[in-house]
Amino acid sequence: MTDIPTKEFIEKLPKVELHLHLEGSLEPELMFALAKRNGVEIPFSSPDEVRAAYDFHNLQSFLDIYYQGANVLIQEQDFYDLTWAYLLRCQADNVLHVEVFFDPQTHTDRGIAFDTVIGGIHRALEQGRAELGITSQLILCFLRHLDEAAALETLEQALPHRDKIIGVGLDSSEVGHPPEKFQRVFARALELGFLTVAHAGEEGPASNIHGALELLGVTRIDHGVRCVDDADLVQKLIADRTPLTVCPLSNTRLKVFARMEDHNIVELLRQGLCVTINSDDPAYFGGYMNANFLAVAKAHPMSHVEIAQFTLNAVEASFISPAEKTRLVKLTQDHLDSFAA
Ligand code: HPA
Ligand SMILES: [Zn+2]
Repeated sequence: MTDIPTKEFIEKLPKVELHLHLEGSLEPELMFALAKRNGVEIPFSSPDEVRAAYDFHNLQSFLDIYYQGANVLIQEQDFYDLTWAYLLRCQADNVLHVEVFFDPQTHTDRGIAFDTVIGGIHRALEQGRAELGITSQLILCFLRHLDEAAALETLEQALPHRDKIIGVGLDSSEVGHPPEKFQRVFARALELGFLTVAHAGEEGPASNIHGALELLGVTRIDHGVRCVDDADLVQKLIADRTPLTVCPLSNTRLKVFARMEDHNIVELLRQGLCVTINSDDPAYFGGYMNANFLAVAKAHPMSHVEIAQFTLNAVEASFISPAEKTRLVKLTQDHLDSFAA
């Protein structure tokens, strides 16, 4: 068990989430409700049966089920409901700011309009800001198993919504789809003023982290845990304070690490990397932000200062204004002080 003071410290710690796929926050109960509402057939007879199917052996075995789950999302209201449910989980875990991914191609390839997808998501994010005080940014991810032309077309579809999207990212199957495949798409996105991030070094090699930094101009690496295979790269990430948005429960569920005890996140923190804790696809991997923090702290006992450093790193890595960063740092410092007293 994580000891009680640590549990309480984590639960009350202000948090910032930088690596969350909205489609990965689709809980089985909502999946069932939406399937019924939209008359979509799903190959399960109950939410428990859905959960029982979540036994993954690698990234692809997860992605196959994850894309299937997204089929129940049809109407603008469905994307709103999905996003709103996630924001309520954020509120419960004291997550104050989020930068979330969505995968438009998963939906537009099924005939759902881009406007429908982003309309529902944006409406919920605005309500989250107004009613829950949770600030947010939206990042459009390209599916790397699809081709460059499809990504360019998706980027064009996003242009009327330029004001709602802070950046673009790259997700889906990493092995066999290196960053260079999307160099021209990312160059165009940078030209248009989008920030860029990319999944790299999750299942794929450390060279994908290099590629994302050099060829895609990314300001953060999503996952990045395989950086340890290249000592020079680790030194560069430390020197540049390049953020890694690490997802501990995702990594153990997808067998990137066999056990949480084998995870390298705390070692990377202690080496001075700007590592952060995130939930990735919490409905599929067994937990939201607090669960991820607790699982790491249980396997790797840390001081309160070390635990709070994950939030300070996330604030540093976030796409928010300096004034907002100062506010979140102060809240984190106040939390540390209240536990030191
Ligand atoms: O962890 C992930 N990796 C790659 N693609 C994804 N799409 C959702 N989650 C992930
Ligand atoms: Zn991810």
